[in-house]
Amino acid sequence: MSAPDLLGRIAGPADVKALPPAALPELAAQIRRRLIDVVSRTGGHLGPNLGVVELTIALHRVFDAPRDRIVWDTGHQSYVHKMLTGRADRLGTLRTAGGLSGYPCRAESPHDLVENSHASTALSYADGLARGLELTGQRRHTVAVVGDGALTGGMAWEALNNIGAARRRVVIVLNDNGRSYDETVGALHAHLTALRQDAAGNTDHSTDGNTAGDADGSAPNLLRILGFGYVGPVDGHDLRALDTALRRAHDAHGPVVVHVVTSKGNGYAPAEQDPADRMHTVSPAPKPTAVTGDPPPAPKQAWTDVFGDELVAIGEERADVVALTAAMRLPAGLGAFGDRFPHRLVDVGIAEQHAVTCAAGLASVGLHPVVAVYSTFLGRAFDQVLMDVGLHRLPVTFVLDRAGVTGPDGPSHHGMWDVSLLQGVPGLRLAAPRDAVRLRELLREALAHESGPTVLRYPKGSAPAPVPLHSRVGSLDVLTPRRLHSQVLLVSSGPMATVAVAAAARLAELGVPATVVDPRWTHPITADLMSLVSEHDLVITLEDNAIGGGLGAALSVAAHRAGLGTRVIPLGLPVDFLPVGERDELLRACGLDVEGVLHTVTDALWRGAHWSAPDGGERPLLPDPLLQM
Ligand SMILES: Cc1ncc(C[n+]2csc(CCOP(=O)(O)OP(=O)(O)O)c2C)c(N)n1
Ligand SMILES: CC(=O)[C@@H](O)[C@H](O)COP(=O)(O)O
Ligand SMILES: [Mg+2]
Repeated sequence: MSAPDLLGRIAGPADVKALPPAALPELAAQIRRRLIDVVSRTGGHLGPNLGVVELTIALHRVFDAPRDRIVWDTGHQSYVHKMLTGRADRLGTLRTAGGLSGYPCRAESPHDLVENSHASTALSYADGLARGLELTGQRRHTVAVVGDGALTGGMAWEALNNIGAARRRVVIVLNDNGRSYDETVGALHAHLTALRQDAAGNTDHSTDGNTAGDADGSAPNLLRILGFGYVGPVDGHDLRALDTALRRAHDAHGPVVVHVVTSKGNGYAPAEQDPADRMHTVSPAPKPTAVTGDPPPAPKQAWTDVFGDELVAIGEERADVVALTAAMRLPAGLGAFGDRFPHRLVDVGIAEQHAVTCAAGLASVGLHPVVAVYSTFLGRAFDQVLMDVGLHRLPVTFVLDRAGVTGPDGPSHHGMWDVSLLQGVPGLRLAAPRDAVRLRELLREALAHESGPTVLRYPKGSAPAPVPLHSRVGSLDVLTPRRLHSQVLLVSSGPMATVAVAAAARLAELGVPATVVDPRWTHPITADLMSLVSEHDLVITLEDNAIGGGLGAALSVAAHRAGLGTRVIPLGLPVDFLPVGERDELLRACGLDVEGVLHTVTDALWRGAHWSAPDGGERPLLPDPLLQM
C-alpha cells in the first residue's frame, strides 16, 4: 500500500506541526521526490534545496511563522519553505513569468520577507527585525538561515558584530554544507571544520546550563567569543536532533547560533556526486523540438566560455594577468584559467567588495587583475571600484557576466545598473562586445589599457552569430554600408547590434535609410561618435541596461551640450525592477527588439513630419519606458 500523500495535505506550518514525528521522514521523502521531479524540469537550485529538507521541516515545527520571522539568506534554498507554506502545488511554475519565484516573494506569501537574492544580507535583516519587534513590544522570534558561503560576505560580519553585542534574542541557523558553488574558502571555513571535527572527536557533549546548550569542545569557538550561544554541530538531516537543537535555541535568552551540518544535494546521488557544484543550479530540461529533417543548428558558444578561453590564451602570454572570483569560479568562466594558472586565480569567497580592493592591491604592485563577477553583484562593490580603483587610476579589468536582462532569476539578478553606476567613475572605460569575436578583441584591448579601470559586459547565455563590420571609424564599427543622407543613426551597445542591423534592413524597405554603429567602447562618448551623430536627424540608442544614466542618456547630454539639433531617443530597460521572465520576452516588452526599433523610428519621423506610414494610419505608440522612472 502506498504511503498517504502527506505533502498534498500541507496548507501551512500548522499542518507540519500536526504531523506525528514518526510521519516526518515520509514527508521529507515526498518533498525530496517532488524537488527532483519538478526542478529537473523547471531548472533551479536543486542541490541547495535538497540540503535543507529536514531543516526546513524542523524550523516550521519549532517556530511559529509568520508571526516569528524566518529570513533566508540569498533565498535560493527556499523551495522547501514554499512547499510547507502552502505552495507545493505551484512548484511546477518555478522561475517562469507569472509563476513562483525562485526566491522568497512577498506577493506570494506573508511567510516571505526578503526577495533579494544577493548573499550575506539575512543577518542584517534579522538585526533590524529583532530590534523592531522589541521596540514595538512584540515578543516574537527572529530566525535567520545563513549558508556557510554567505557567511564569508562582509555584511554578515557587520551584523554579527551588532547582534553579538546587543544580547537580544536572535536565532542564527548556520547551514554549513561546506560549499558555496565550490568548497567554501577561507579561515572561517577552516574554523567551522574544526568545530565539526572537534565535536566529532569529543564524545563529551556536556552542555553548560546558562547558555543554549553547547558542544563542550576544546577548540576556541569564535562565535561564542563574539557573545553568541552556540548549539551544535547538529546533523542537519536528523529530524530529532534538529528538533532538540532548535528548541534549545528557541528558549535561549540571547543571540544564539545553531550550527547545522548538511550536505548539498542530500538524498539524490547525481547531485551528491556532482563534482562541479553538487547541482547548485540545474538548467531547465530542453524543450522538445519538432522533427523537421533540417540539420541541427550549429552549436553556439556561451559568452562565459568565450571569455574563459580567451583569458587562458592571454594568461599564457602575460604573467602579470591574475584573475579574481567571488566564489563563482566556474559560473564566471575562470575554471580553465584556474586549472592552468592555479597561483594566479584568487577566490575570495562571496566577498565582492574585498575582491575589488584586493585587485587594487594587486594592481598597485604592477599586476593586471581581472575581476570576473556577475553584473548585478558588482553593485555592492561600487565604492571600491570608484575609490579604491578609480581614484588611484589602477589598471583593473572588470568582466561583468549576466549583464542586462538575465531572466529566470528575477529582479535582483538582472544586470541592468552597471553602466549607470560605472559611467560615473572618472577615467573608467566600458566596452560591450556584440559577439564572440569582439569579446576576444575587446578583452585584449582592456588588458592593454594600463592607466585606469576597464569594464567589459555581456549577457547570460550564448553569443550571437558574428556581426561583421563594414568600416571602422576610430574605435567605432559601422555595421551598415555608409549611405549618403541617411536620416537615422542606430547606436547599438553590445549584442543589441543584431537587433539594430535587422531593424536597419527593415527600415530600408520602408524607404528610411539608416546607419548602424557599434561604439564597442560605449563609455566615454568619443568625438568620432559625436561626429556621426551630427550627420543625422534622428539617433536611436539601444542598450541592455537601465535607461537612467546609460549610454543613451550620456549621448543625449553630449548632443545637447554640443548644441546639435539631432534628436536622441534612448531605447533601454526602464528604471524599474523587472520580473522573472524569458530574456527575449522582457527585451521585447521594453521595445528592444526589431519591431520596437521600427515603431520608435517611424513614430519619431512621423511626429517630426519627416515620414508618413505607408498605410497612412496612426502609428501605435509604444509604452514609454521612461514614464516608469
Ligand atoms: C553577493 C552575491 N554574490 C554571489 C552570489 C551567487 N551565489 C548564489 S548562491 C551562492 C553560494 C551560496 O553558498 P551558501 O551561502 O553556503 O549556500 P548553499 O548554496 O551552500 O546552501 C552564490 C555564490 C550571490 N547570490 N550574491
Ligand atoms: C542564487 C544565485 O545568485 C546564483 O546561483 C544564480 O542563480 C546563478 O544564476 P545563473 O544560473 O545565471 O548562473
Ligand atoms: Mg553552503
